[in-house]
Amino acid sequence: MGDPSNGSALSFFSDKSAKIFVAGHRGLVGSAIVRKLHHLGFTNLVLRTHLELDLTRQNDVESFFATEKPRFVILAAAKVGGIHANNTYPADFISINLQIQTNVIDSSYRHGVSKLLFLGSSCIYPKFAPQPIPEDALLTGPLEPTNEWYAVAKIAGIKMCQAYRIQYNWDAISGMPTNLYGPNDNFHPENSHVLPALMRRFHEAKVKGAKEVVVWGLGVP
Ligand SMILES: NC(=O)C1=CN([C@@H]2O[C@H](COP(=O)(O)OP(=O)(O)OC[C@H]3O[C@@H](n4cnc5c(N)ncnc54)[C@H](OP(=O)(O)O)[C@@H]3O)[C@@H](O)[C@H]2O)C=CC1
Ligand SMILES: C[C@H]1O[C@H](OP(=O)(O)OP(=O)(O)OC[C@H]2O[C@@H](n3cnc4c(=O)[nH]c(N)nc43)[C@H](O)[C@@H]2O)[C@@H](O)[C@@H](O)C1=O
Repeated sequence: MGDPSNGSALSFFSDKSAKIFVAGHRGLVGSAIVRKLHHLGFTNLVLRTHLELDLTRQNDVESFFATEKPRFVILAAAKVGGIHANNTYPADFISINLQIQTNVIDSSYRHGVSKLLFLGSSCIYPKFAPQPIPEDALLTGPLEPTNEWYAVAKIAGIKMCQAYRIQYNWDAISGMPTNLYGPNDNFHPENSHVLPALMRRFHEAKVKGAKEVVVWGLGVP
């Protein structure tokens, strides 16, 4: 079992040769984090593609951590998509994300990772949370129905990090990005998030000289 209590709490920036596993490094967030870490001078990133390491496979994740023993882990691998994808593939969104995060968080603890960053999402908060959303709004009301499956998985990941801190004094933290966009985003016409979807649709309409652009919904959100 990992025993961080005997190691000094190293500052993340104190050793640029520290081994850092960035899970999901080819995605929108993961690739941006890799660019940033390289820019900051980190020299020892451990990266695995989905094909090389399927994070839903517990035994493979255990073997990876036993072999590589990274000091830090940034978990940016997940089954991700916009409102249509969430609404169409609820089983995938809850099951795959629960498997990925449970495997990575638990193996990270067991193999002595000093600190782990888990990425949740803004949809973990209630549909009608106060705006701007305070953190203590979590679990105070019903979720947005179209992505509650993904949201429940993300809430479980946050709670798992909190539970490992309580029981094992292990340093796991969670970040809640809102809508992101940028290089290596998913621009799939149906399954992408709203920002890349509209970027693509407006771009294509401009190129084609289209008379209109379709935006889903009533425009109220
Ligand atoms: N984009 C956004 O607007 C937001 C994103 N987030 C969070 O940020 C994180 C990253 O999201 P984002 O970068 O947009 O997602 P992407 O889909 O761009 O990247 C996800 C990455 O995870 C990998 N992956 C998926 N499943 C597995 C698996 N079973 N094993 C190994 N790797 C896997 C993908 O590889 P491959 O493509 O080869 O399958 C991909 O590289 C997620 O936790 C997401 O919830 C939170 C809020 C908003
Ligand atoms: C971070 C956040 O990321 C996602 O949340 P989302 O981005 O709000 O979801 P979405 O991008 O699909 O929709 C946003 C709004 O936009 C409207 N909309 C219009 N036209 C298009 C369109 O063409 N595509 C999409 N996707 N949405 C459209 C759409 O009808 C909806 O009202 C979730 O995964 C959620 O889990 C989450 O946490």
